[in-house]
Amino acid sequence: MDLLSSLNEAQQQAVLHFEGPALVVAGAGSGKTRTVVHRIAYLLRERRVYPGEILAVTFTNKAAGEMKERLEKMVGGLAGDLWVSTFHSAALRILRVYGEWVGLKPGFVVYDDDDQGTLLKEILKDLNLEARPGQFRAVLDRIKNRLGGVGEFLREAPDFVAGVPKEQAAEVFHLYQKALRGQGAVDFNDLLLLAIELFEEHPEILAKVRQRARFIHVDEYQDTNPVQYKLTRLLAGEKPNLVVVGDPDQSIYGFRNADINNILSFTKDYPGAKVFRLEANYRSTAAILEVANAVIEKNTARLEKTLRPVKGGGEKVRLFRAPNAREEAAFVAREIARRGSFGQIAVLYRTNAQSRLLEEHLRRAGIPARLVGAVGFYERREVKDLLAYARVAVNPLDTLSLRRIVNTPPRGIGASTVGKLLEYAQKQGISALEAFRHAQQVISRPQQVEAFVRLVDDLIEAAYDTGPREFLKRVLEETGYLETLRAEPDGEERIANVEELLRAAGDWEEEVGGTLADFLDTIALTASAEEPAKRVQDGKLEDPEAGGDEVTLMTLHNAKGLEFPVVFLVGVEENLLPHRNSLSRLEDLEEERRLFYVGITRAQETLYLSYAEEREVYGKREYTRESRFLADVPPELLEEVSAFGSAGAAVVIRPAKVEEKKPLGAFKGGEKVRHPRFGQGTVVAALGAEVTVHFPSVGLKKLAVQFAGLERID
Ligand SMILES: Nc1ncnc2c1ncn2[C@@H]1O[C@H](COP(=O)(O)OP(=O)(O)OP(=O)(O)O)[C@@H](O)[C@H]1O
Ligand SMILES: [Mg+2]
Repeated sequence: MDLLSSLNEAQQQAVLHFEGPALVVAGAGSGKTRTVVHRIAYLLRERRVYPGEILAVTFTNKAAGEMKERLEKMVGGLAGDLWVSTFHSAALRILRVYGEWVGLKPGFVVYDDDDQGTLLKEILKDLNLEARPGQFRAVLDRIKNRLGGVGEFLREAPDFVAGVPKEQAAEVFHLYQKALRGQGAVDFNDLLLLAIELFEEHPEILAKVRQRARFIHVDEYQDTNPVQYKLTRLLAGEKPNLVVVGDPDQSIYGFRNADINNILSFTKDYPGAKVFRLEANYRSTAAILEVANAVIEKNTARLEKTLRPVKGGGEKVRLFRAPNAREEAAFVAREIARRGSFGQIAVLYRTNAQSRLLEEHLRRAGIPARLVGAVGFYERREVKDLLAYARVAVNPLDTLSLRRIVNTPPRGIGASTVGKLLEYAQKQGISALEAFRHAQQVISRPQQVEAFVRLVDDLIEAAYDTGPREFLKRVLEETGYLETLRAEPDGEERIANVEELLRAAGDWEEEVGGTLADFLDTIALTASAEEPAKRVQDGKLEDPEAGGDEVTLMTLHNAKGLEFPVVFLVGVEENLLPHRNSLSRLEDLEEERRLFYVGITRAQETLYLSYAEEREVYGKREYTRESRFLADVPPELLEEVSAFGSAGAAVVIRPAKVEEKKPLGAFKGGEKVRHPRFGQGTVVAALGAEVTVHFPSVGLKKLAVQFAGLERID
């Protein structure tokens, strides 16, 4: 294939760009990712760049896999040595080689979200703070998604963060880090922070890694956070051959501290950077694109861009108003059944909780579907239990995992015994496993514990020379875990999951290969970044090869970068999209609008929007109304469909405009106002669509006048 002829003029320019920094900034579906792929192929084939000098960073492991696959098709064997990965995978790979330089033990494990939560809860329990794990979690995230660590946090943060006094937060942070390292573990954020530390303290190592990354590409650059920004900068070095691509209108990870300014100020950060703009959208029909453009135009904080459709015409975007969430799900299932070609269809939603009803209705209608996300496969109890055995075998310091398996399956080692042993470990300053070895000195009947230690020792030895599949089988044989599961009410499904894990391990050995420790790394990265898909029909892990004719269910966040011929975007209603937590701040609302834009622009041919007027939220029935974002869409672009789909009479009805509060006129400093949640306050500053109000209840808040629901008090 000629690498250039299948690209438009602007894309070609970007591909031909050779050395120095460059930015490709363009709207959805304009071929940014395609441009990156072609550029890499061009570097290899035409510029004779060595594949071992090219790094491409993508947002998810799935995207990395796809990119690599496409490149293999284009350049064959040359793709072998390419480094295509996410930021986290790249950092882990670096730390596996050089981790000791920043104090990591060779067999360190990566804790996923769930482990992180468990560890944190234990620490909070010791401090009698267990009532608020969520808040502390938020603070930890906040400290760890920034550079400058806890020092900067203490200097810069307000006195209370997420309702927690900052000194207390800092203390918990320290204890958490200590426990983590004590167990030979790192968490997800640590991967990036430690890679940065490594590079800053050991320039000679950075120099080595740079040779492996002479040409760097970053896709979805709009969603990089300061930590990723810094890592990119360090890797790019003094003479950056760095190409980043992105779309500020698709920045949807602000809640994880992604900073849109990274892309907006690229040309300032990298002087002399070339800028390429792509203006043709190849993905969606004109009808879909027009809706997308109408929506995103309403954001105030944005860079104007042109995006015109290559595909003319198309069917109107359909809108279904459901009386309740069940009807909505039933409608989706009916429409999908009518259409067929399930593999071409995606159902997208704002929150994971929405998937359950959809799954149920699809299952009833006999439609095969796979769910990406939700409680991921690797987070299931039985899967975690088995993996905990592997983790202890690879890293005997991992107390969290050790505690998980000590009495799973039950072997007569009670919580109080474990408690005594752990206390002993702490007093003696030894690891938990070491303490278990001294059981005789600590507890009166040590037989069970001793037998357990023998089992663990066997497994530690096995871990050296057994592949993951063999290892897991051995755990099952030696522990009798399957029999325990069989006795449980949902045992069958759990056993199926265990079997699926063995299958996954076998597949991994065939496709990737490596040690048990490598297998655990792969899982840790998949489990936290983007959970694997599970089949809705049988609750099994997706087999990527077989992923043929199934509907895909996923959150809007997970859908980034993807495309599908037919998209159902459900729950387009107030409190979901925009999400209830995003209503009071303009920035948050605009991020929600971008999320809606991302959803719309996933569709190639057909797009359905729907919402429900009634829905159960946390077990309570709630009434709601269509999303304010629907009012941004000119009515002639929508076609309302009846409960029985587009086969019924199609009438074009203007979506009722969101009832807005009477125009308030501009606020003035000093005015007294009332907010539905924060109560009374005083306007401190008013700038256009935004006001800053001081509330005695919560302090200063910046609010969007239009949406905050402020009332003047005379
Ligand atoms: N010049 C082109 N000719 C034909 N098809 C193209 C061209 N450029 C892009 N496409 C196709 O358009 C679709 C969108 O491309 P791509 O996914 O690269 O866009 P993107 O800008 O990365 O989108 P997003 O912002 O959603 O990540 C793909 O199917 C791609 O193959
Ligand atoms: Mg893309």
